[in-house]
Amino acid sequence: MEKILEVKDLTKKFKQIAVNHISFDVERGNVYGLLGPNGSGKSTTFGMLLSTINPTSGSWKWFGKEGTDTDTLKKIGAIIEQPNFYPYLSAEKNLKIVAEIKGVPEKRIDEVLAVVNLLSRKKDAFRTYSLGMKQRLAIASALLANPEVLILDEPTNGLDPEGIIQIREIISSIAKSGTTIIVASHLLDEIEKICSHVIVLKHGTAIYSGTVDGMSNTKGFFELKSDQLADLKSALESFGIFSSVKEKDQVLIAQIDEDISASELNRKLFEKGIILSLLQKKKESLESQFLELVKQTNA
Ligand SMILES: Nc1ncnc2c1ncn2[C@@H]1O[C@H](COP(=O)(O)OP(=O)(O)OP(=O)(O)O)[C@@H](O)[C@H]1O
Repeated sequence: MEKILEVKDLTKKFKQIAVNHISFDVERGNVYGLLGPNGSGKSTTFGMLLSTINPTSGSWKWFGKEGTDTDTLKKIGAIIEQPNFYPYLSAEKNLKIVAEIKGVPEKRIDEVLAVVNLLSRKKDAFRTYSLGMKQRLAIASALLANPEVLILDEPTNGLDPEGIIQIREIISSIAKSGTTIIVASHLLDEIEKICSHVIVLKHGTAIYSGTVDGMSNTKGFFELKSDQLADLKSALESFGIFSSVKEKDQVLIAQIDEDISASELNRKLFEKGIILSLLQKKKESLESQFLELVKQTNA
């Protein structure tokens, strides 16, 4: 897979360290999350990669080229701060101004408004827009020049649940069209729902970088229930594919050591004469994996 961004040992020191020797790669076509609590260095990282903040040390390459020059910036669509649209102008007129500045043909305006579901409201003044619509217009504006990468800093901040879902769906549809996306968020749930990869920042240090699925070594667990609970427990233990089998409130929790599908496990238990009333394969939420990681790093 083609690397479109390679970050090496990137560091920013204000009075104290804001970003501490972080390294990560971004491959084309994936959705990356920069996850960390407030003040963990997400915006500072974006600032350096977009050339608005001078790094203290470290380096990066966009599209194989050192640093961030104006040609590179043309390939990046970014929403770092609330963009300034003219309140009394319509969405369409606001985008016309941006299109002119960026040298983008006007026909592109309707295309990007369609992506963010604002086509039917394009004649309405920006000031009449809800916060979610304003944010969607900002995404449309960032998409105008057909960027190869879209960078979004906390895109759902302050939105209501419906607005959050709309932004998530839009991010997914943009990603499906092949645009690489890097999104910063302090919300674990957000990252889990939209990202394939994650870089977890804690006090400016990347404590994890990799796939969302790979964040934890655990292969997940099964929850199982049966009227024959004791038989079920001994059968599960006899298979030798679970690292532990524990009972909690009449439900058995079997931690998976060797991967097996739910249907295969059901078949194996049925062959032993055990009928299940519950069978569910689960993975710990990203939240518990995240907390586990933070705990390990503190240790
Ligand atoms: N211009 C600046 N001068 C001094 N310190 C700064 C400056 N910008 C950021 N910092 C500090 O750097 C650290 C990282 O801030 P940053 O804004 O990058 O974090 P963040 O993860 O984006 O958090 P948030 O979501 O709250 O913006 C914080 O301690 C912040 O106070």
